[in-house]
Amino acid sequence: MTPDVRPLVAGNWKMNGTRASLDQIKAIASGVQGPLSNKVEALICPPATLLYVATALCTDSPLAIGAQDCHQNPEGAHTGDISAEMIADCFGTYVIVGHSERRTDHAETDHLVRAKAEAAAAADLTAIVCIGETAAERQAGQTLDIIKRQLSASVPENATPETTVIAYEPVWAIGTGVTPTVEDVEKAHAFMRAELVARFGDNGRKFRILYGGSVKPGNAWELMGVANVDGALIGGASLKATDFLAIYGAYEALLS
Ligand SMILES: O=C(CO)COP(=O)(O)O
Repeated sequence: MTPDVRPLVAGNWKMNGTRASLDQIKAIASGVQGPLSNKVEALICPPATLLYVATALCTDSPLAIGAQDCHQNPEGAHTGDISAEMIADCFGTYVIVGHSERRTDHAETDHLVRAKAEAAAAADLTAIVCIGETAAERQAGQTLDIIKRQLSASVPENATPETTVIAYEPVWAIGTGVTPTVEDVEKAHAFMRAELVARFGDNGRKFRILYGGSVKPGNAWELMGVANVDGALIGGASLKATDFLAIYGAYEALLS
């Protein structure tokens, strides 16, 4: 974690979840399984079909709701896409951009990801900009080069710690149950922090840098305690309120 930075524990439901899954959001928002504290921010990004109902369930809760992608334009002839304005109109406050699954499935480039992050800021959303190397890039010893390139090209020039969160998700750790060592996470996050400070000055110290990739209740403790890890972006383990809250609780306990 980073001094004076409020951590963010975020769930990315990906293409999972029907109306029945709203019970999980209700359980987190209601606090019956453990209240959310203001020390650590909690966020769930359900599929777009559930966005509006999800925010309606959270009106009296600190649980934030966000989307998983947005188009770079505010409106227009883009069948199947949703804009950052539409997410804000549904009372969403965050949007994930540049997830590796979108970079792969939809051939999203750093340039496009940056445009999406800019669109998010224009709609008063916070963009969670995802970066991370593939297994092949890691094996070729290119991890820090890839991080440097994606960070520099995907994060907007006028990004601030309020408009932008960084999520480091090594592609080979997503959905595999395999995570980098604590030393590797520490090295990658220290590198990103230094890059952010070099580019944004003192503000660079305040950006939240999340770790994502096979975060589970069982490994949250060791991952969340690493320097410059300011929260988590959780896939599979965010689908169940109990798992999500166990990870959230690990972070909260570290701050107590
Ligand atoms: O891609 C992820 C979150 O965006 C991570 O997914 P898993 O937690 O399922 O590995």
